[in-house]
Amino acid sequence: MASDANAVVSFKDAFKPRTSPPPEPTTRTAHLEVINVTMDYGSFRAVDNVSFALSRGERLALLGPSGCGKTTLINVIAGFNKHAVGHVRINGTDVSRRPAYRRDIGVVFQNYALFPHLTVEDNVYFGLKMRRVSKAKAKPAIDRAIELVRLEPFRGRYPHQLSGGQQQRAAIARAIAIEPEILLLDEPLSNLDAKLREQMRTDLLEILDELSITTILVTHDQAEALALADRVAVLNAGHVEQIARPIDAYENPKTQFVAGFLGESNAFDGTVQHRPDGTAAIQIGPQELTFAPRVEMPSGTKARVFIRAERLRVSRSRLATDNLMEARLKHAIYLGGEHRFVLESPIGVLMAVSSSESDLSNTYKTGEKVMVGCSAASLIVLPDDEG
Ligand SMILES: Nc1ncnc2c1ncn2[C@@H]1O[C@H](COP(=O)(O)OP(=O)(O)OP(=O)(O)O)[C@@H](O)[C@H]1O
Repeated sequence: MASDANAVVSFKDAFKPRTSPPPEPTTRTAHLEVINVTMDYGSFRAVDNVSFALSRGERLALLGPSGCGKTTLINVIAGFNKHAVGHVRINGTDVSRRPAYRRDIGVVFQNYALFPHLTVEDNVYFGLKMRRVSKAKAKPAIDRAIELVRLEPFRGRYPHQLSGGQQQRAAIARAIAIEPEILLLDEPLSNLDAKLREQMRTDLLEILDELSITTILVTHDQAEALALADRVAVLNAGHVEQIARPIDAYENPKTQFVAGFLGESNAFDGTVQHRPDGTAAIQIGPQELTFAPRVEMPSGTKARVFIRAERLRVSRSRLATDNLMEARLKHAIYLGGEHRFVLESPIGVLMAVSSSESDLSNTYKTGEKVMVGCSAASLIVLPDDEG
């Protein structure tokens, strides 16, 4: 945000709707840079040497299991953790030594942290008031922020008079009213029930598209990350395992952790074998599964294969696919839009999901024999870490 109060009136021009996702940054075009950030709580390392850069308008989701350091990392970026090591740059300027209120970062906290004694309008005005902008001067920015999140009818209400979704929108309006360079959203939808959550996901996407603001979103919900972000950073025990476009992280995970964390997979340990005919297989007990190697692994490499539940095909008759196995149906669970199968196969218990019309119109019986298979290309085989 510009430091001079008059600039606030230009709020209408501060954000432009996004037309397409911005390209990934180069060193020269980076808007936000996080460089070798490490944060310890006593002897516990919560964030371990994290680096990444975002271009202007880019949206990154920090995704990972509970306790992996997501909140700690955005608190460091926001300036709430003074003891962090490393650098945060915005537009090429190192802001690491600046206090939170001088970083031009808007934050939406997990619990929204709205001031209970202030109306929506005054909550939204809060950041500008702190910057000594008079309410009259701030009015256009307040109006625009409230309009963006569609809370005009509720501007005079107090937080306790709002629904969860409305509180969430008020928190977003408060964060963007200061025209921040960067928006940080910590688990923005986690306080909402499942149905509202899905609706708010679409609303949030629209708001973020409208703003076209550089955003980091913390979530442990994959669907949220995949739906809202241009790229995802998968965190594990404080470090970034992979940062990639959602489709690349899902289809081409670089580590066993990412492969197991994203999506719903069946995982088995085995040994890689290269056959004389040039194809590759992974031996799991008595069974060999053919796969298309994505990384170089000599014969004898200990590896783990990930078989995505939705890539398995189940049929009563023979299927034209690789890796065909006979299996016994332990459970067939009909969920309306999809059929879930739990199968006993020669490599172990498999979970398969099908939304194909033929499977949905079929009734399967527990104990019946079926065929299960998956293409060689769909298997993700990644070597075990050495040591
Ligand atoms: N103030 C603190 N003192 C000591 N340890 C802390 C403190 N805050 C967080 N931690 C620890 O640091 C690790 C990372 O916590 P953090 O809240 O960043 O994780 P997270 O990925 O955001 O988790 P969640 O998804 O559950 O919110 C956790 O193991 C947590 O117990």
